[in-house]
Amino acid sequence: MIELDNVAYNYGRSELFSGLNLQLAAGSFHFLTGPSGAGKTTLLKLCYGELVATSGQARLFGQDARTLDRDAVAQARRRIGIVHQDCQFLDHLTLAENIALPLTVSGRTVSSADLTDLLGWVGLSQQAAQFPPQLSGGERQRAALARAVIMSPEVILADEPTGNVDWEMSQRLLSLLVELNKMGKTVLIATHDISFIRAAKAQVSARVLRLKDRRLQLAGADL
Ligand SMILES: Nc1ncnc2c1ncn2[C@@H]1O[C@H](COP(=O)(O)OP(=O)(O)OP(=O)(O)O)[C@@H](O)[C@H]1O
Repeated sequence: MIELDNVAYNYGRSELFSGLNLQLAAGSFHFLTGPSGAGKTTLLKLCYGELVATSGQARLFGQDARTLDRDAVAQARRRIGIVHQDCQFLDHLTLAENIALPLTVSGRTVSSADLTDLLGWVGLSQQAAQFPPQLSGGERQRAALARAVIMSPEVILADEPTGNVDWEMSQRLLSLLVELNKMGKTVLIATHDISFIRAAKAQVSARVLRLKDRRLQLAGADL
């Protein structure tokens, strides 16, 4: 699905990481962990074509990201659901409108039955008509997940999806992500939360990668 081959990335003249290899095979479940500032968000951006590697090759669905024009990147992105670290909602739209937005901007309509199902799946049926500032952190995170999956993507990339939520809510989000993986979706979650990773490993076969000292490594048995 998504492959990084000997990839390096620099912001300006400073090298963030190099020699990085990653294969997100269909149906796989990965965690990406590592210290703050190690480059987890940057790595996710390489995976969805928001950034292009300084050197090495990133392949999105078999295509070299360097060769993709804007339309081709947009097409690849339709196959990837992204849960952004800061959720990125439009505050003047209702929750239901925000969740439907990826479809509406691509000129498609969502049936109210599908939207109702999706809101029910993330436990937000009662909040459909509310505006993002009226929602709790956990509600926003679940809404971000619903928005990420509305296009039925093959790959879900989630950046700190449990950033602002308590343990119970993080477990609820985890079970949604595990459910998506059981439906065949490829999942990559960037997180600092080691207890979240440990809880997930009891439920799903996941590889844990650690980005540290500019390199990506398989995490130890403690994870
Ligand atoms: N657009 C940018 N221009 C310059 N430097 C940037 C830019 N975006 C990120 N950085 C720097 O690159 C480094 C890695 O950032 P990134 O957000 O990828 O790390 P992270 O591991 O996701 O961090 P966190 O866990 O705190 O979210 C940081 O030092 C950050 O300041």
